[in-house]
Amino acid sequence: MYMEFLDLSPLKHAQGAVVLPGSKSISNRILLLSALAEGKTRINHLLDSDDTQVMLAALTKLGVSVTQVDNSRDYDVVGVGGQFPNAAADLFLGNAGTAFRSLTAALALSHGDYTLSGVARMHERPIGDLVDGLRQLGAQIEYLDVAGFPPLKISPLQPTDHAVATVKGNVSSQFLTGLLLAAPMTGRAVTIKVDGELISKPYVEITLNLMQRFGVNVVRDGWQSFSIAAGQRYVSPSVITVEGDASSASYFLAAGVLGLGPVRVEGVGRTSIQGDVRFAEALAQMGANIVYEDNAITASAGQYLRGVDMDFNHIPDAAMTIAVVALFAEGTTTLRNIASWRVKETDRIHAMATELRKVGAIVEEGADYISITPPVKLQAATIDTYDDHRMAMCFSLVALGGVAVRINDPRCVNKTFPEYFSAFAGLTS
Ligand SMILES: O=C(O)C1=C[C@@H](OP(=O)(O)O)[C@@H](O)[C@H](O)C1
Ligand SMILES: C=C(OP(=O)(O)O)C(=O)O
Repeated sequence: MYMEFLDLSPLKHAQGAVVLPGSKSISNRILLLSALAEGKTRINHLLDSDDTQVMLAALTKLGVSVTQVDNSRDYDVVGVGGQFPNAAADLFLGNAGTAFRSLTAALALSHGDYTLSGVARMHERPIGDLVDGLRQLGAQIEYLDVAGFPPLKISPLQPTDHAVATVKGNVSSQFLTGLLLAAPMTGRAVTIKVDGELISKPYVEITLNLMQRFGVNVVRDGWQSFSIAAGQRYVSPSVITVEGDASSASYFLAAGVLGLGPVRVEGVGRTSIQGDVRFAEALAQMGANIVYEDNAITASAGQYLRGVDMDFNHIPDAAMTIAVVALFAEGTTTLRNIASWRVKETDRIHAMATELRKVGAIVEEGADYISITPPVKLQAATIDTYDDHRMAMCFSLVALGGVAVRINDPRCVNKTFPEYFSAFAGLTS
């Protein structure tokens, strides 16, 4: 098979400013909330990428009116005020976890017949805990292939008297997010309980924050229990702006540190609702210089860069960037509590270990951790990207070590950041 590649020349410097594309997590949540709400919503600065395109296409197929404003990143969504107009549809959702999990929940708590499928990898990503939770509320869901995994067939909800659903939180927070987003569609009081430890908690904060912006209040007991009172409905806030993507910011902030800097990312800062802004704290702990503004962050090299041993459960996506920054730090860096990496776009612990070894690092991997000891001298390498946007974006940073890097299949960045490589080229020399 012919595979396209991108050659990055050895680089030394990164400096400048980037306006970040919209957040994937916020874009797909706001699209669904706007579709379900009463009233029309103008969404500003929506992300344009594979993951949002599959969500837009799915909503359109469900009968929601979505219009792009001129040629801008702004969209008008006419909310359906409850149920989707089209009571039957076959939806293809690529490899977008945020679209697949939230639409599964919303459609399972509605009254139509739907199928949901994705790319081959999506069919290897677990969804059983979400299906189990939804079934407790009366959802009719069948597995079309392997139990516990997509593709799925959904039939009309058969409401039960049971208003409590228990969901496991240790595989993906997107299951709890899906249940929360969809709960108001039942019109009834719903309590969602979390069984065991919840991972990736800040993503649930994004969910709760945006539900609130659309008028639905969730009463919570820590991370154990979430209750939505009967009769709450989503109401459009009229206009809402998507923040810049904090996970995408991580590559430029890292570049600012590895290439002296300063690099300023615009679109996320102190006031962000995304957990991944805390990537900057991890960088600071490694020795970087970080300056926060309300809606921007600037990173530059400090006096040293040293390895850290940290729990990264709260920022699993941006943590991948730390694994590559570790190549430039003194000593060993250990990323802990990242078992969810194994069920994302690829087995990210394995992929990361394999590719870091190609540039000379000594890497140890375990079920839920990775430990990286940098080489004395980085080696030029051809990097495989495993159809994982973050593998491609992360390994572009290796070029700042002054070595040539070939990135195989660079277009996998389209999942969340189609213009990544031109933005990176614009900052680096
Ligand atoms: O809810 C979200 O928007 C996301 C939650 C996280 O997934 P997990 O909860 O599966 O870790 C994250 O990795 C993903 O990119 C986006
Ligand atoms: C895990 C990711 O995506 P998804 O939304 O498909 O889970 C990611 O973007 O790193």
